[in-house]
Amino acid sequence: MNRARHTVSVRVPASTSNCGAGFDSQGLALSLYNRVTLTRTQGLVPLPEQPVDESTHALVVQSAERFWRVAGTVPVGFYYRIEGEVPAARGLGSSATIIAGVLVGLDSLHETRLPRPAMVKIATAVEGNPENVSASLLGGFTVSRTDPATGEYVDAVRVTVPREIAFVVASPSMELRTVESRGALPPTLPFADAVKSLNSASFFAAAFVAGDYEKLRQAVGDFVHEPYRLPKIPGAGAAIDAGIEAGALTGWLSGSGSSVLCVCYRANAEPIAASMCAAFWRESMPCEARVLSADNDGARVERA
Ligand SMILES: Nc1ncnc2c1ncn2[C@@H]1O[C@H](COP(=O)(O)OP(=O)(O)OP(=O)(O)O)[C@@H](O)[C@H]1O
Ligand SMILES: N[C@@H](CCO)C(=O)O
Repeated sequence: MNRARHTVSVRVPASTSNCGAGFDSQGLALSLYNRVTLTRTQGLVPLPEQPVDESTHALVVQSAERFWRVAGTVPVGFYYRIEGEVPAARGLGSSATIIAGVLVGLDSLHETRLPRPAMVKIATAVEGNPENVSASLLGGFTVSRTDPATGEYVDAVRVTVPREIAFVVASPSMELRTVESRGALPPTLPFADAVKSLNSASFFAAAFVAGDYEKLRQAVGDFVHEPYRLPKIPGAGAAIDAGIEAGALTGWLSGSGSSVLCVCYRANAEPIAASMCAAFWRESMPCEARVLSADNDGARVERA
């Protein structure tokens, strides 16, 4: 770090995850970005440039400490700044953007050239699940494999998603932190629900990897997490239904919520966005809709 760079800025895409029934497995990077800027200091620890809450600081510190351990570099002090468009605690992988930004930023400052899969492994250990961090770091649609015994990231299959496919995200004003939303899930699932979800997740991944987007119309049906989470977000289930009614191919609860997302052909996106937001407003839930594309690049150093 002391040789070359002093400040580095990393642009990191948001992500949707689960994509229906692909719980803790499927992720997709979106054209909505946070920027994480690291500036080296003479000190020994990471310090925020602007006020951040304890959990954000803990994410940065954990990411940095794990990076230094894996990369075998000597820890150094740095200031960090987080800015951008990704709303926090809305199921769009905001925490993953921070983790990915710190890892890519330190990699650039230290000139370690750590391979992206190694970064996804570190980021999964910090985030707890792989699919947001793999989408943010690798770009595109990703299906991540974790070790069933340890939960450690093993690998991912990623595909590029064409621009003709749009992702309409409706984000209600309600914040939902992932730790709380995961706490609402049951400890066990009925066997039949697991079977139905497996069928849906497998079909969805196959259709997406094949680029057979028409088949998405029959693909999504989740029995693992949406039945427990959707009812707690007024208007969310209705917003997905409204998007599909307005012409979307399919839709799902984005990550752990509170945003919902519909997939559609770009030409149909605007009326779908309006219908989805109207469903939230009918439940007196303020809502912001965004028409996005897939980000196929993943986190990128902007200035170094
Ligand atoms: N712009 C930001 N600035 C500072 N901290 C942020 C920012 N965005 C997110 N965070 C941190 O990440 C936390 C939100 O992470 P959480 O995992 O609960 O939601 P998410 O990543 O947005 O959603 P999901 O994991 O369902 O996709 C916030 O409570 C905050 O600590
Ligand atoms: N798979 C995660 C995504 C949010 O980090 C969940 O649904 O809890």
